[in-house]
Amino acid sequence: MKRLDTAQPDFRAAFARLLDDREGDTARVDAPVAEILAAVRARGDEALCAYTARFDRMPVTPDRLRITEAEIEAACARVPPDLLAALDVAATRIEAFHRAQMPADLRYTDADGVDLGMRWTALDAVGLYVPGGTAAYPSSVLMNAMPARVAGAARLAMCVPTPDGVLNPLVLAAARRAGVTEIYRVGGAQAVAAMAYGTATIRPVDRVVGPGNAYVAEAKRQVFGRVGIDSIAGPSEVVVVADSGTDPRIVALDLLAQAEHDALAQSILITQDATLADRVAEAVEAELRTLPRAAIAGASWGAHGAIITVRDLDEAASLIDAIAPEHLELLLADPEPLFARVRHAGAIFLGRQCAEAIGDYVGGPNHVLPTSRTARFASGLSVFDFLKRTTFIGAGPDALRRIGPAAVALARAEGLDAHALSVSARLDAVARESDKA
Ligand SMILES: NC(=O)c1ccc[n+]([C@@H]2O[C@H](COP(=O)([O-])OP(=O)(O)OC[C@H]3O[C@@H](n4cnc5c(N)ncnc54)[C@H](O)[C@@H]3O)[C@@H](O)[C@H]2O)c1
Ligand SMILES: N[C@H](CO)Cc1c[nH]c[nH+]1
Ligand SMILES: [Zn+2]
Repeated sequence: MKRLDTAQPDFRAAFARLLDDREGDTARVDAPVAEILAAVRARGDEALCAYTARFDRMPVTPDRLRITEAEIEAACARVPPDLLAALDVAATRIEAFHRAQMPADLRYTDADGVDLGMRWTALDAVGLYVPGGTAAYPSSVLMNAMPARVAGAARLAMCVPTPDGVLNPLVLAAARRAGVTEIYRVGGAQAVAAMAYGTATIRPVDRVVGPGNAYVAEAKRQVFGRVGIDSIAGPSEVVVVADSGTDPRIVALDLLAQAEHDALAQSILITQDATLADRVAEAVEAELRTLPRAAIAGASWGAHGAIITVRDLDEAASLIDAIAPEHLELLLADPEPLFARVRHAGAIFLGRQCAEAIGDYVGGPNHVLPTSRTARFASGLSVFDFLKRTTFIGAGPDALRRIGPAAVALARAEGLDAHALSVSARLDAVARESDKA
């Protein structure tokens, strides 16, 4: 963990190193991924089965790629009722928030008499990638599937690898709660290829979403254009801003909650209180002595964690905007003044009681959020990822007379004569009609 203070002479350089310290860790997998995509495109199910046997150590025939209704039912029956109830709380709240996001269509007639508008329609088919093994988060199944459902996507296909044939039953329970029943036991770049190009068993989709390892992320990059994709998820991040009234252990636990995701995760505390900074550093070490995932959390905190002491909230706000964190917690007596100033963050958690983990599971907004400073230009997953806009224009004779001549002039200036004629011929016809009348 690094200790920084905005008053130190080399602060800017130290802060820049902190922002960069996770770059360059991604393995180059573009060539093997291109080979897998080409093989699935050419050989379909046969290649899917071969890669599944090789990478997930699970021999499978094409007729067994899809997880059956009976298997889904059997898995759900193994989930304890209290967990099913918790899943239901989460799903209900996620659905309600995403329903509130749904945009309205637009239609009006402007001063020139032109009928104008914009209509939202859902994607036909969406592919949801769920990472396999112990990395699978049932909560992420809900976060990816619920907005697609709420947006009105007609078909939702899910791919999840089952290494050695094993799958967390709660993943299937989450899928069923989100209304996803088309589920395939296939993972990695081959799953992304199947969803993008289609095979005899898996029909192609229009957009592939969901997190995954470097192979999955690279496959999404390579199929982009053929299908849409969501953003490429990087390792998790949190910035916690705390004041002297905040319990140091609570701050430490929130920093570790992010650190335990991944050794590349980054947890940063910003505070004006140097004493709180010391106590939080001690509390993190104390918690690491008992935390089950201490190996991951300790590695993340040791290599990428930081505590930054600032003079005032102005400094805090400008550092936060420079970091553009995935998550921002304002553990302050009054979070509103800083909340009003910050512009770049994936999701903001207001007040000392609101743990980021509330947002991971049951808050309602999506936990699939922009990482690696992309919150400067990107947003978390939402219904907008599963909707597209179509604009429309209607112009009768009066409207054409008013705006048509400008179109003719611009078309001629661009040397596009058919464009110009397609409008001027209509203008001539309108003129003839009005002469007749
Ligand atoms: N941001 C989030 O919300 C979130 C949630 C869960 C997991 N994750 C991330 O997802 C990732 C999960 O990784 P994972 O590997 O456990 O599961 P995964 O499902 O992403 O990848 C497993 C697949 O990788 C492929 N693969 C493995 N080795 C390969 C090789 N040598 N060549 C070609 N393909 C190979 C296999 O096809 C295998 O099925 C982690 O990086 C984790 O941090 C992110
Ligand atoms: N914090 C993670 C990235 O936003 C999401 C998650 C899933 N489960 C627990 N946490
Ligand atoms: Zn989390």
